[in-house]
Amino acid sequence: MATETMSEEEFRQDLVNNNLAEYIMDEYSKARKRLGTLLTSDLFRQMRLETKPFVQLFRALSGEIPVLYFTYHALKDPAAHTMSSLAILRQQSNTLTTSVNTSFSTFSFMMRTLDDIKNLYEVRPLILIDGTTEYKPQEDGPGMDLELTYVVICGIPKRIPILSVCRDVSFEYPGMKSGALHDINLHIRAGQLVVIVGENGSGKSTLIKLLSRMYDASEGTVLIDGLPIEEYRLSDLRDAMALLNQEHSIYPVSMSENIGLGYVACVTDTEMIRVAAEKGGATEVLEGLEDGLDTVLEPVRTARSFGLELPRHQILEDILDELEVQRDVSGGEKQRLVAARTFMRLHSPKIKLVAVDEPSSALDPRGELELFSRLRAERGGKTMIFVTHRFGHLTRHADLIVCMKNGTIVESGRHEELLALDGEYATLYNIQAQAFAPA
Ligand SMILES: Nc1ncnc2c1ncn2[C@@H]1O[C@H](COP(=O)(O)OP(=O)(O)OP(=O)(O)O)[C@@H](O)[C@H]1O
Repeated sequence: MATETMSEEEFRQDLVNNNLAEYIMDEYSKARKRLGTLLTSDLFRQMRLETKPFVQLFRALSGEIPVLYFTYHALKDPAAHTMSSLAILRQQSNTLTTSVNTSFSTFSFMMRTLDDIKNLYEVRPLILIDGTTEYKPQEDGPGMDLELTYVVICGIPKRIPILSVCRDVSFEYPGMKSGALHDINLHIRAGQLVVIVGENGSGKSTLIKLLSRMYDASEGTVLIDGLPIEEYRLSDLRDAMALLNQEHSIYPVSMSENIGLGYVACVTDTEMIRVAAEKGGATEVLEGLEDGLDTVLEPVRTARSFGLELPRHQILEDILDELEVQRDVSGGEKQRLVAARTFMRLHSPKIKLVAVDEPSSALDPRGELELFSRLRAERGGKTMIFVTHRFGHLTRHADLIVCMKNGTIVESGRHEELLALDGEYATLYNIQAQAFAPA
């Protein structure tokens, strides 16, 4: 049930980021096999199944109604009814049963189709078409080179953008009146440490989503190591990226798996998981949990009670409470656990891009400083992109700072260069710096 739950919308982003779909499907089918024919749907759904026989009964009887009617009259007046008329009636009844059954299934099929069409229209602009080119950079080679640009390819095989005209990239979310990004032209070189700053809603997260191919640009594209991002196999790209964002999903499985799933190939390597927990600043959180790495923080509830209201039922209620205890940790502690999952992911030699989108909103100042320092320490040759509202720890180390406003890049360069410009970056920086200036 935990793996089934993990296929739900709330975990989508994490499953995509960590390329977990195949693993979850495998685990689910193994568990399903172990369960055999045991029903796993919840009690109330099983009870609802019991109400269906009325419909089935009606469908089964509908063809018999004419025969019953005939029998009633034949009994009253046998001379007026022949065997052949009964045979014809029987045949017609069968036809009627088939028609009733067909119209029931046609109706439910039609409803399902309408639902599918509705879903299709809702998500259509967000559908990603998988590419066919393998993305397999050298494991000890440089990080990912990313360029947001508009490529026009003239009469040359699409894979090789030899003749390219650079214009700008834009993106709009479905149903949004104005675009989230416009006039974007940006080159992030392999191995650079890039920091994206800007006020709320300026498009920072959307930019990361385009760079990591969560969405495709409405106009233009992202070139990865020189090739349009759409050309590459999505699973290869996901394997080469470690993404950490603001949402922190804790999966309904043990803490050990929660961290281990950052790098599926080593999901049972407890030593590696402990190291990742340490780097994510989660060791103390785990020590505070009764069952440590085996703790399931938010288990899927499978035990249920019904009608246990009397005082003498209390003992059963107590047992029920102990079966699946929901434990809570603070927002900051959750962020540390999720950060540990990212450090686990960084054990994979395939990672070429690390994109971190404001993961420290609930962290205390020391937690934030440690998180950023440890992430930087993992840099190697990897390309690293951070989105942040806090300037202190990161911007001074950045090779490139990208400052955004109203969906576009207004300034880019290094810290000192941008301060000298005395524009948007300097304004945002000074607001924070002033708080510490002498009165
Ligand atoms: N899923 C979505 N559907 C529709 N509009 C969206 C969606 N996500 C973001 N937007 C809109 O796109 C614009 C850019 O949002 P984005 O999240 O990229 O900004 P941001 O700079 O990361 O903001 P913040 O600092 O608050 O995290 C905003 O106007 C936002 O309301």
